[in-house]
Amino acid sequence: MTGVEREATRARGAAPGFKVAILGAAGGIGQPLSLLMKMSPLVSTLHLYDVFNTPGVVADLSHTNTSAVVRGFLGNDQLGPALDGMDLVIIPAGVPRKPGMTRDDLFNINAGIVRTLIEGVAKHCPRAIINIISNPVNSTVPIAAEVLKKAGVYDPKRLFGVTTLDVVRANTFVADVIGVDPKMVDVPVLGGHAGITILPILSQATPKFTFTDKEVAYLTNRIQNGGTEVVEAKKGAGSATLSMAYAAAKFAESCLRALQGESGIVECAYVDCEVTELPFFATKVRIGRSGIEEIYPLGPLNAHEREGLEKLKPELHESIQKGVKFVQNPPAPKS
Ligand SMILES: NC(=O)c1ccc[n+]([C@@H]2O[C@H](COP(=O)([O-])OP(=O)(O)OC[C@H]3O[C@@H](n4cnc5c(N)ncnc54)[C@H](O)[C@@H]3O)[C@@H](O)[C@H]2O)c1
Ligand SMILES: O=C(O)C[C@H](O)C(=O)O
Repeated sequence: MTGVEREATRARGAAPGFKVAILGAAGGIGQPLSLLMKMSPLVSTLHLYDVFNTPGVVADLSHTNTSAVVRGFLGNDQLGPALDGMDLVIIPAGVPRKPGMTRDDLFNINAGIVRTLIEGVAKHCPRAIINIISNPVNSTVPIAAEVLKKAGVYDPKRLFGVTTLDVVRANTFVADVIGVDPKMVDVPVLGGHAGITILPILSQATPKFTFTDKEVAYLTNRIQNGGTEVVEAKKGAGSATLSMAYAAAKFAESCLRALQGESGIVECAYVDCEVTELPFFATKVRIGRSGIEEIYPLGPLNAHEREGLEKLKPELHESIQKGVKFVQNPPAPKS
């Protein structure tokens, strides 16, 4: 049997599992995320797409003796084959922040990248579950929704903005304060994914703990500025990549377990919902075989959290509108 035949046999069904594409797979998040997905027993086929260096990443990753078959796709001409038949598409493509920048400063470059990639998803795998990582998430998810609507294939149950890193950070920082293993902690983080739109709900944290006002102020500030903490520590060399790959793999794994039929999978994610008057909001969702099966209300908030909620709404509204307008009234091309 030739190598190609052997690969075809494995891809055909020797390893049962899902087909997953990572768009932006050669980047700082994309590479460790590709490794983590290659290690997942739930993945049978892993497609790595980027505009740069995918052959190198695939050559490297394909030597790992896990059962997923990995294939590389380079440049826009190969976007279609990269997406054909995928069950889950994870998108970390786009530029990261440098010190002094906000996530919204990435809009001008990343909005167009996400639009093009989602046009590909609409055409080649419109039923796939989509996990968007590219910033500004508060705007790129509405962009994706508008592109899918334009193509007539929008299913809000299948589109997720990945905010898992906010939950991962919240769990870690809270565990440090209360002195337990971070694995035991679960803190819902609602709202969006930028500065004050990141709303940790410490009053709903498990295990139950009574935080002092000083601890609430410290934790809220650290969780809201966790991304900036990493951007500043990296001094111009990018933003969070390893913790993001960990968070993205955790979220993707939840989506795949749900697709496989496992029940009771609940995650926070930035989704199309009506838990507030805003059209998108990060909240707890239950994921099942067809995507989101239940959207949970925000739950009881204390006075401090209610104040944070009201404060974040204008900024989140503006970011959502900016994304929607980018697709509905695209800026004129520069001559
Ligand atoms: N949601 C979150 O919590 C979260 C966390 C961390 C980073 N991010 C965001 O993720 C994005 C990626 O960050 P990174 O550190 O991996 O950046 P990076 O620059 O290291 O990697 C980005 C990759 O995207 C690729 N790319 C660029 N244009 C593309 C296109 N049109 N099609 C396919 N691939 C393309 C690049 O070639 C590169 O390999 C940034 O926007 C960053 O802000 C989000
Ligand atoms: O902070 C960033 O720019 C990247 C990401 O959104 C993060 O939260 O780490």
